This record gives sequence, C-alpha cells and structure tokens, in this order.
Amino acid sequence: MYSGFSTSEKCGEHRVNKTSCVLYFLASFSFVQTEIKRLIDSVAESASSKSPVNLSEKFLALTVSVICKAAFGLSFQGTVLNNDRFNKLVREAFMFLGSFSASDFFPNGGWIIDRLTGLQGWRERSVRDLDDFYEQMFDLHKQGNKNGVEDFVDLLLRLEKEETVLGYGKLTRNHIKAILMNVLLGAINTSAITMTWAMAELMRNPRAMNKVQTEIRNQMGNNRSVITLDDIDQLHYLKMVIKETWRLHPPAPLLVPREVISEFEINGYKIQPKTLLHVNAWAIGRDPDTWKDPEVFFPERFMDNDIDAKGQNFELLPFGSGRRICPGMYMGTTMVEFGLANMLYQFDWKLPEGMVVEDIDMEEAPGLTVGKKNELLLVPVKY
Ligand code: HEM
Repeated sequence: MYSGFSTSEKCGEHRVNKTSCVLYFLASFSFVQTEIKRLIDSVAESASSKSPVNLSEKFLALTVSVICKAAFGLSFQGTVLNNDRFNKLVREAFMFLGSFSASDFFPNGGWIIDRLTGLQGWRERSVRDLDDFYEQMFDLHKQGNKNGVEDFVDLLLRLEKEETVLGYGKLTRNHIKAILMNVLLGAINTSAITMTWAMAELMRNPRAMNKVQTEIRNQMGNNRSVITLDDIDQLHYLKMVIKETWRLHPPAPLLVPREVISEFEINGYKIQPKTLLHVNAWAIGRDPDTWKDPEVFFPERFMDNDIDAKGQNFELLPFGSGRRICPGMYMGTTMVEFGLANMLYQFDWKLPEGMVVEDIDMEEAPGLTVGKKNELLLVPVKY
C-alpha cells in the first residue's frame, strides 16, 4: 500500500524529482482564471436571489477544479467519484492522516489497536476508493484525447513506461499513485482553508474588511472583470491580510513530521535517531514573545517588517521550511490571492438574517490540516 506524505527527510533525490514534477504543472496556471470566473458567476446567482453562499464549499470546489485540471488534466466530475464522494474522501484522508495511530508509536503491536479502533479499516476503504479514482484517471489518459498535449500524469506514465530510474529505483505505478496522493492532499484543502479563515476573520473585523476592499477597488476601478498578476502585486494590504490569516490559522499546524537521522542535542535534550519530530507552526504564530497581542487579527503588524511566509522567517511558517518545504507554495499563494481579491472586489458580504458578528465561530476541525469546523455561510451583495 502507498501512503500520503512520506515522513523521512532521507529521500533527497526523490524530493528533487517530486519538486520538478510539481513545477511541471505550475506552468498550466491559466486554469485559475477560468475557474475563478465560474466561481464569480455562481456567487452572483446567489447575490441576485439574496441567498447565503456556503463559502467553505465554494472555495473547496474552486481548488479541486484547478488542481484536478492542472495536475491531472481532467475534471473529476464524470469519473468514479461524484462531487460529494470526492469531498468526503479528501476530508476522510486528512482526518486519518492527522489521527493518532498506535502503530506509529508501537511498531510491533500497535496495528492490533488500530484494527480494534477501526482506524485500519477506515484507512483501507479510503485508499481503495482513491485507488479506483487514480486507475480511472490512468485509463482516461491512455485514451489520449487532449490534442497531444502532455500533462503531469502523462509525464509520470511515460517515465514509468520508459522504466526511468528515480532516486532508489524504477518509477512504479505505486510511486505514481503516492506522488499524486501527495499533490492531491497537499494542494486542495490548504488553499481553500486559507480563503475561508480569511473571510471569517474579515467578517469579524469590519475595519480590516473595509480597508482591503477599498484597496482592491481603488486599484481596479469600477468596471474591470479580470484581475491580473500586476494588480495583485499592488495589493499590499491584501497580502498582509493573508499573512495574518496564516499566522493565526496555518492550514497544516504541525507541518509534516520529520524523522531524525542522527543524534543531536537541543535545549539539553538528546534526540535519538528515528524519533518523529513535529514543528508546531500554530503555537509559533501565537507566541507572545514574538507577536504583540497575538490573539488579535491585525494585518498592519506586517507593515513595518519584511517577514514573509516563504520559510526563511521562522516566526511564520505556513508552508514549512527546509528540504520538505511546500513545493506548491507559489501556486497556493496565487490561488488564495486571486480567489480572495475577486470575492472582495465583486461582492460586499453580509451575515445571514438574524446573525451577528459574535455568532461567527472560529472552532477548528481536527486533522492533519485544520480548517474551520463549521462551514462559513455569507450573503453576497453585488458591488
Ligand atoms: C495555501 C496553500 C498551501 C499551504 C498553506 C501549504 C502548506 C504546506 C505545508 C506546511 C507542507 C509541509 C512542509 C513542511 O513540513 O516543511 C506542505 C507540503 C506539500 N505541499 Fe503544500 N501547501 C499549500 C498549497 C499547495 C499546493 C497548491 C500544492 C501543489 C500544487 C502543494 C503541494 C504540496 C506537496 C506535494 C507537499 C509535500 C512535500 C514533501 O513531502 O516534501 N501545496 N504544504
């Protein structure tokens, strides 16, 4: 069986290849524009009927469509997975990746506990369903009806056919599924979670909401339908809002676990090889020794410093750092910037009838990625 994220730092060569694979499909980024247009149209429908929009669901649908098209060259609609099943599978996969597994801690007998708690069966079922999805995707790729354009999956299948040696051995079908699993799970939830938290924080902070919308609307003027990369470059406050969202709500709060290769000492503790290490990016973002009023959403805190989120400033690590840093960092950031900029430019946002700001809950859902537990429902008003 293949697994999602590998926990070892040792796969240096494999990492280079995986990163190049991810970079390979970043070039096909025009999908973002097309899918955002689709999102705007569907939100505009709710605006005309004055009905609430489930933003958590809309943002997830946006990232799923972009990633499936960019990475897999297809829309998952019409495959063995329908919309609901696909979303459920992604959610389940994150829950089991983030859940306590006895076999991680007791390699000899822990599997018995995992069987008794049902974790093992649950994992097997989810992976089997995803396996069916991948197999169908491979069949569709073999039929090859994309005008001869090679996408990410075609590339991996070609490397397998050519018996290409990557890292420790030949690329097999299971390696391909593991790479796709990494991309799927690494890419989809994280961007959607960020956009949802950002909108929830802005609704709770009307001053910041007003400021970010004014910035976007001043930049765009009244009648623009397309936001360009040049526009995004000018949206300094929006970028601060996103950084502040990542500080309080890093989508992968414990990053990806590391396995220690050789003994080292930190703060008097001797850490042994094979120890599993977790970096708590969530706690770092709320550390009162680093951040003034850490619990307060205050994007301006990034005005007078050049702390960025690219893994060089250890106070803010939404994408991790080092050799295992997120290879989709630029794609994720672009998706979040474009998604939010468009939603904030095109629409004003109101709470559903009878709700007040204090009713917006910020409870977190457990898992390897941590999103807002309850879905965010807001009423759009066309600008
Ligand atoms: C806002 C968006 C995103 C956030 C916050 C995010 C965050 C992260 C984090 C924290 C890690 C672990 C890094 C570490 O432990 O040092 C990671 C890994 C990863 N991410 Fe992202 N990610 C995002 C978007 C994406 C996108 C769009 C893709 C693909 C196009 C992607 C692909 C991956 C992959 C493949 C890994 C595993 C890397 C490895 O195992 O070495 N991510 N991401």
